[in-house]
Amino acid sequence: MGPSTPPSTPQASASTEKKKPIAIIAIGMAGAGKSTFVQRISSYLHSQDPPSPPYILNLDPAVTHVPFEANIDIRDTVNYAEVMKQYNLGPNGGILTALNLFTTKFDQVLGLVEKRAETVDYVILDTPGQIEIFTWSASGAIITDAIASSIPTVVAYIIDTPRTTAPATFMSNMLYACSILYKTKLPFILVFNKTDVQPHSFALEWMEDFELFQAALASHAGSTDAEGEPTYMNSLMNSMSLVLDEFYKNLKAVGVSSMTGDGIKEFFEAVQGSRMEYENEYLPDLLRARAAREKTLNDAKADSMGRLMKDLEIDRAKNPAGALADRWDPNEEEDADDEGPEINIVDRSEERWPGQYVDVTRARRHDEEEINWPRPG
Ligand SMILES: Nc1nc2c(ncn2[C@@H]2O[C@H](COP(=O)(O)OP(=O)(O)OP(=O)(O)O)[C@@H](O)[C@H]2O)c(=O)[nH]1
Repeated sequence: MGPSTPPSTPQASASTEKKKPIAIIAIGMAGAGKSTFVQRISSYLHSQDPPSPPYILNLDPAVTHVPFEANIDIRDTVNYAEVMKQYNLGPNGGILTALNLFTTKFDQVLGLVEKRAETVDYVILDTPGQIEIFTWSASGAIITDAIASSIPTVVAYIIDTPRTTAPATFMSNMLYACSILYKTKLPFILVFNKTDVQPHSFALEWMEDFELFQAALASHAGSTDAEGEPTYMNSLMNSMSLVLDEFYKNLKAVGVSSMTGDGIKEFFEAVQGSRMEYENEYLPDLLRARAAREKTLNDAKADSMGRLMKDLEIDRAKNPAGALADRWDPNEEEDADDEGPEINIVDRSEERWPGQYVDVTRARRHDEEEINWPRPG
């Protein structure tokens, strides 16, 4: 358990042969510090020698201010307030629909990311404040899968350490992390944030020794009933701690302070360690799944084509005159005139104003580019 020894640091990676960049997806409960964390890791990368500016994607359509300079910002493509109005939705429905609409253009985003693959070491994704909008939506899964099948990807699960000191809250947070790990199957780093307020040593102890966690649980108020017997919840959590013990073995944990920058170096060491995990575990699984999917698809296609050809043969045998007029060739390539819609995704770093990165205080929506989003149904 705990961060493993890194194979290379950001500096070292620059000196070796150029590898694909690593994508870091920052996920966490509302207020855990995702945006502050993204800003901190971005400034850390900028301060390296040589500087290694990351490529940043902001996927939160409702955020009013982002403390970092996003290269691609969902707010440039989708007007969240307009989506709420047009679709008659509340705030969370509006965020989800905005993310869904953005996802329909994600092939363009991927194109832009792939264009930068040679020049950046890190691609960072900041996700919406409401965690479930990303982790339990089809769009979140599509975005995660699309990025992860293109470049090595790691999930950084940001935890609000001061708010996780109660054993029950800690366990809920770990169960949530566990569900994301098993859903994405990606290398996973638990980032205990805000260590300037609350050191994360208690969490590491609980993760390394479940008996310590059970002792903390027993001493916590409300763990026994009026007769002094353990409550149902207490027994349940005791059992869960045994289950989670297995889960902890599959991940790395680091403590950081996005405020002071403490622990950020260790975070990047864990990220580099995750590259190997991605290449040795996730990628082979992905390729196997992709090959199996292609085979199933090809088999189904061959089967349908076989049946179609059989039917055609019967038709032609029955009607030789009609067969003469039939010019359809099953082996002919289809016309490739179904190119996608016009480019609407904005890469801010490709805009004409000076400097590689845009000053977010001067960023503006591209209202003049009218996008007609499809309505559901
Ligand atoms: N003390 C301390 N405060 C932090 C740290 N990181 C973030 N914060 C504070 O936590 C609050 C939430 O931080 P954000 O970065 O907005 O959190 P978020 O997860 O992006 O928030 P939403 O997107 O709104 O869910 C802000 O007041 C930050 O200043 C940290 O390391 N230490």
